[in-house]
Amino acid sequence: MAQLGPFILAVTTLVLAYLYTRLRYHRYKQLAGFPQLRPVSLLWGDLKNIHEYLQQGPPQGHVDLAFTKMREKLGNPSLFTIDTWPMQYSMAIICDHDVAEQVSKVSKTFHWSVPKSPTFSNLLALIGYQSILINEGEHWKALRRRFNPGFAPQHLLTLLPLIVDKTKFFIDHLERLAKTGEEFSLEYYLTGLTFDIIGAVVMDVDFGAQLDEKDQDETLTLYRNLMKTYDNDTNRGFKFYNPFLASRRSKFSRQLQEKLRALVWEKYNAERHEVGQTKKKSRSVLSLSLQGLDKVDDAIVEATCDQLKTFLFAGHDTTSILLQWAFYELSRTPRALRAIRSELDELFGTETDPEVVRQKLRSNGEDLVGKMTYTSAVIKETLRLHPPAATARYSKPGTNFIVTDPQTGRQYCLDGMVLYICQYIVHRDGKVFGETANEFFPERWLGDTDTSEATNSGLADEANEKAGAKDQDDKKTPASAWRPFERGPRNCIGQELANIEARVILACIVRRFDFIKVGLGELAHDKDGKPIQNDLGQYEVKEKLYQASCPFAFFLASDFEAERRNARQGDSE
Ligand code: HEM
Repeated sequence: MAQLGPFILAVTTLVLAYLYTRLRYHRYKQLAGFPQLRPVSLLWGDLKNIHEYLQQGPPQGHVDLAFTKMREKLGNPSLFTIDTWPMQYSMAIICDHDVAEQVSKVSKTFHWSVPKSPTFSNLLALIGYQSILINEGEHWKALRRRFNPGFAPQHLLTLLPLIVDKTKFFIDHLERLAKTGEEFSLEYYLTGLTFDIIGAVVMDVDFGAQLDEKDQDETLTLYRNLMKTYDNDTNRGFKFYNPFLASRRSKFSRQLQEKLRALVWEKYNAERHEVGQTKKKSRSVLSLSLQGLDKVDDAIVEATCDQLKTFLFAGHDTTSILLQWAFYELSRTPRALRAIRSELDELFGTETDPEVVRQKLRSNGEDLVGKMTYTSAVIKETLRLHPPAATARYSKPGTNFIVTDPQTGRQYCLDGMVLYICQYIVHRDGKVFGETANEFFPERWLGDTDTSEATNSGLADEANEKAGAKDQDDKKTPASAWRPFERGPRNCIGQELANIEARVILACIVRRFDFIKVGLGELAHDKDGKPIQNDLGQYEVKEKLYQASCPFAFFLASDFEAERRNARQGDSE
């Protein structure tokens, strides 16, 4: 026994020496060629640096704001690294649209662009292992093919009456609030509206999300309960395992799954009885999941539930955030408000009664929506300044995934790092957007309001290349510099729906109501009580409104690929 002491000591010394050498190598050799803040602490890596930049504020600001400052400190490189290993994967923060494009496009190594990052694992309770958002390869491709018809532009136009009808509830709420003059949370009402739309599009269900809570659909209540367990998860620090939260999350996740399971079976049985009938088939995500299947079993039902949860998750908050920012930016940019109102007057007539607008959209929506050029520019500019989502990718060690920095011509191997395309920085690049890069200036998009899926998937570029067309007309912003829906094959499947929703809602609302922001971001007034306008025609604010921390951006990672594989095996058994 006494001889064991020196042995244990020797082993411990060896292990510590190994860890020390590995850490030193990682900290000071592996990432040595990358732009990175210095000094990097041997023990903490960049954790202290991140903490310091987050502390600089603003309070609860999105981590993108800290990344912007870090990049400035580094002289605005195309990308830089953050070393949080071994707490989390090291990260490459991608700040240039050209490098972002190299990550999101198809390559010889990655047929469907660089795979998604394992950091999505924290969302599993919300979206499930089989989710289209995190799956890869042929499995993902088959899902995308299945759901594409539900998001084809011609089909989406048939949803116009539905969107218009759901907007009626929102208008009624605003009418009531305008009468009483009370302060309210725009987020609350807009999210109700986007939930109502997504419920119908995803599973032909009326959530009643804009009714009193007691009258809302139970699926929605369960989903909201589950979402609430993420409320305190921010991207601003590391979270420690909280068994109470985990147990609550898993309880709500189970309850929701049970509810969705029943709904899927119900739909399946209903559609079986409709076989042979000439009734027009629904193109909801739920219907598309079941179409063409001879037999449905438990595994298929589970997989379908995961897609339903994913579409609910991806399709409500994003559009709501877009609209909140659009109303805010319009409220402080009188020039833009006048221009959008005048376009709507021309298209809908000067009668601003939302009922008239709704009727016109119901009867002639396709034509009208296509002509809303300035409105589209407002949407495009809002998404440029305030992108509500993002992507994180991961190339496994040993893959040899290399990008070229367009500024310096240097090549970087990005294996083993989480690649975060920081849209916030890419979209505010002065080299692309000039002196007004940080300003709300919809006019920059006039003549270039295209936000179509073909352009964002990169298919339009390919077609141009094949036709020998010149890549970009000199005056046009490069397509890859605007990427709120991300680009390449994994771009957002719901982008055309979001665009149509936003256009309809803006058309019904902007001429009828004036929004006044209270609290952070409210207008500054001169001594006569008038708002102060700056040189760019925007009202000055007392304190700048900023993007707050987003609960879904970064999380401690776990490798969920094995679990995903298991789930799929179960699927095929
Ligand atoms: C303004 C609104 C929206 C924005 C800014 C947005 C943004 C994005 C982004 C950036 C991605 C790529 C995520 C990644 O690479 O990890 C994405 C993917 C996705 N989005 Fe959206 N989205 C919006 C609305 C919607 C809507 C309305 C739906 C559903 C109806 C939706 C469904 C999806 C799905 C299912 C994916 C995964 C696609 C795939 O991997 O094939 N999104 N979205």
